[in-house]
Amino acid sequence: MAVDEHYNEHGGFPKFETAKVEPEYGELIEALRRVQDLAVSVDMPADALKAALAQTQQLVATMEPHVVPERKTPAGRVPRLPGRGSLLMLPWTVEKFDADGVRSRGVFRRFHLGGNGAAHGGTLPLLFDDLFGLTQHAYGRPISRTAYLHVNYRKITPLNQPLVVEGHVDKVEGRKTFISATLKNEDGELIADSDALMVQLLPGQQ
Ligand SMILES: CCCCCCCCCCCCCCCC(=O)SCCNC(=O)CCNC(=O)[C@H](O)C(C)(C)COP(=O)(O)OP(=O)(O)OC[C@H]1O[C@@H](n2cnc3c(N)ncnc32)[C@H](O)[C@@H]1OP(=O)(O)O
Repeated sequence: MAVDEHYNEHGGFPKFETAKVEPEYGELIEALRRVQDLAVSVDMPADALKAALAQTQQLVATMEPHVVPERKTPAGRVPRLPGRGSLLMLPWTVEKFDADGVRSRGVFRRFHLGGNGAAHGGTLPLLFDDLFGLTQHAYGRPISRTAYLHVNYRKITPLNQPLVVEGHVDKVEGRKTFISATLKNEDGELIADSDALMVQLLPGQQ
């Protein structure tokens, strides 16, 4: 594995550590994802709207006392969960994570709808950017920030169909890591591809 000798120099970035969570945590995140799907899908009559509002306000009141700083929440730090347990991330599951590359599988859901049955174009850079962060991490590069990310949209990205995204490091030049990835369907058809430059942070860089 290509572990960099400066691996521990993460600029001002925190070191990521896997979070331990209660068994219900994954179920909560999935229920919240379902709420997101519904929130962009429903057209409710007034009484259902009022009930949903009251229940949501109650949920907010339950959760609000437990807000913690960025590095303390398990969101994004539970690798076994879809999207690592972060609602921001696509609910995809990593199935390969090593220096050769990272592969992740999942679906775009109703929440990710752009128009006419296709995923919103902005959700693909999100998928690729997170994959690139993981890919350079798996390669043993110090944490870096995306300097650019280019996406080629080759085909419409369908909702609710299993897809696979795979990325690998193409080359490293000093602080620069060049990474590319493909998004395919289960028949191996190319839906999109992407390439990005990630630049290693200097000490103290945010
Ligand atoms: C425990 C459970 C599992 C968890 C496991 C998680 C692990 C997972 C890790 C997550 C990791 C997070 C990953 C965050 C990834 C983001 O999402 S970052 C968010 C989006 N990106 C940003 O906000 C970045 C904003 N930009 C910046 O901060 C700065 O521009 C940068 C990128 C740090 C570069 O600035 P700089 O340090 O001043 O670099 P600079 O000296 O200008 O350039 C260095 C080199 O890069 C080149 N370069 C810089 N920008 C560009 C560009 N746009 N185009 C071409 N070349 C460029 C320069 O030409 C230069 O090249 P050389 O002259 O050395 O050949």
